[in-house]
Amino acid sequence: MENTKLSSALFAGTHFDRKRFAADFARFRKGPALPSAATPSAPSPEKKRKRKSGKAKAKKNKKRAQDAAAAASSDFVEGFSVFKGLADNNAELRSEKVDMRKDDDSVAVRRRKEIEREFERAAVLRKRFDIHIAGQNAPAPLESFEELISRYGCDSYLVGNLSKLGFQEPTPIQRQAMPILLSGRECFACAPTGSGKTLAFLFPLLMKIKPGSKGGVKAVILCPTRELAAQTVRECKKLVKGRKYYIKLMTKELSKSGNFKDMHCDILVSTPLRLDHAVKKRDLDLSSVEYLVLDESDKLFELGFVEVVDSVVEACSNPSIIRSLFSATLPDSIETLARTIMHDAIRVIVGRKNSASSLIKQKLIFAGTERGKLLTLRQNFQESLNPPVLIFVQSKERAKELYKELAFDDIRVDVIHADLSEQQRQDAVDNLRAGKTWVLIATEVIARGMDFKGVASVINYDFPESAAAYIHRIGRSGRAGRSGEAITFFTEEDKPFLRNIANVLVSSGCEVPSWIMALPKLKRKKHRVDRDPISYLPDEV
Ligand SMILES: Nc1ncnc2c1ncn2[C@@H]1O[C@H](COP(=O)(O)OP(=O)(O)OP(=O)(O)O)[C@@H](O)[C@H]1O
Repeated sequence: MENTKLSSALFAGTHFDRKRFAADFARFRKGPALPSAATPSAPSPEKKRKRKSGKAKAKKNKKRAQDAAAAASSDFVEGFSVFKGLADNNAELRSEKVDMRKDDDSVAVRRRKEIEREFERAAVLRKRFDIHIAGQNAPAPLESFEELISRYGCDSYLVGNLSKLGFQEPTPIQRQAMPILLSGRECFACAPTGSGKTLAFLFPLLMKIKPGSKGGVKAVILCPTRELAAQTVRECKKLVKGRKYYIKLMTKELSKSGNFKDMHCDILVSTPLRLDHAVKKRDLDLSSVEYLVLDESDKLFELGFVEVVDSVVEACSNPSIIRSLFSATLPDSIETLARTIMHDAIRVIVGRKNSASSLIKQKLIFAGTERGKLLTLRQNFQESLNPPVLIFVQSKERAKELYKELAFDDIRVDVIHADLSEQQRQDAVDNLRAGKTWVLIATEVIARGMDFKGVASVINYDFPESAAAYIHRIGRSGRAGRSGEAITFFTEEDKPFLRNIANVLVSSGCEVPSWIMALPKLKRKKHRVDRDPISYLPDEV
């Protein structure tokens, strides 16, 4: 250092005769020796031949260029710029450098072309799968699940489990969201209902987390309902069959009396309230969490949830945490809010933002009044009842009323709402899945995320309170590539909000009568109507 400063002061602005001062020059030289400037040696024909041979040549010369650059610091290091003139004294050295630069250039050009090709390949894949991204340097989408092994070093047993589960090809959201998370980037992901978002966020976690590692919870997945949390745990366990991951569901008991100090847990799935309770009252430490997923994120950012979610986000205090948000609907306002907690996140949208799955045939039916709705439903079931069917109503009271009515009709019907115990709710879900129940009457508790394979039909008995609620409700059918049907009853009271829902139908290619499209747009996002009772049957029926 001292030498450098000293020499730069000494030689500044001086013409340096490299031959004459060869001995002094050697004293200041730091890197490995170059062929001596005083006695330059011409490159041998053998060396020249080697330099011409393809890739090896480029590599070798690149290395030589680097070595030479280091060695001939006299030419490039500040303070020794005076040596630049010396190159003129050494034509061979100069031509060698030109050669190297050419090679360097061709390496750079090749690299640039490679990058351009990768870029094009990514763009073609995104176009083909209707993937839209926003954000810097998004990694290319996957062409196949095998790329998880070749590009990201995934254990082949995990990919093997995918094929055992019958997953041959990644869905569009999986193609793009998985590489984003695997590259350590945060993401907002918005893709239609039933399009495989669960696997898109679970798989990268499973790849990144060492199973059974000590040192606290490694990943937290927040879901808005217990049913969805339980379903996510089940899906996760299926994916890791054959390996000992600790995957835990935050049950009521665990939240209230868990011994979190001694708990082995790689992945914890919970609703926000239970997790927050465990953090605040049972000292659950979330500071080692590396991945935080907010599933059905727009719901989690709604009033009533957002403060608790905020508190959980704060408890996950690891500075290098990777957060991701997944939903079929992502309103701009929620995205803006969520961005405040994300770092350089990439946004991925599959298809059109906030739209329904195109696999669902949607219909709007005018039923006039509450009595008219019950008549239409009965008529519908008399004509054809193609189970399993889900019927959504707006409150638990109405769910109970409709249950009483349909139980009369010799239909295998069940009901699910927030007044039931955890076990009763789980049984209702399991019975529909097992085919024991044909018709399940539900409130919003199962409107989001629940995966019922083969739900043939969703009936919105009560008009949904928002376009997002509509998209999630009808998304219980038409999942994983299957077709489905959605029927929505409306009455006079629902007419002002009809246009908002009709827009969703139109954007997914369904027909809507022109008079509905001529209705004025409603600015209000929510629609809640006080309705006449469904049933006048006494309680004991
Ligand atoms: N690559 C795949 N190939 C075939 N089926 C898949 C694939 N990935 C997921 N699935 C199946 O698709 C169904 C829907 O997946 P998932 O529940 O993750 O949808 P989602 O996008 O989260 O829907 P929602 O918005 O309603 O929560 C599941 O039954 C799942 O097993």
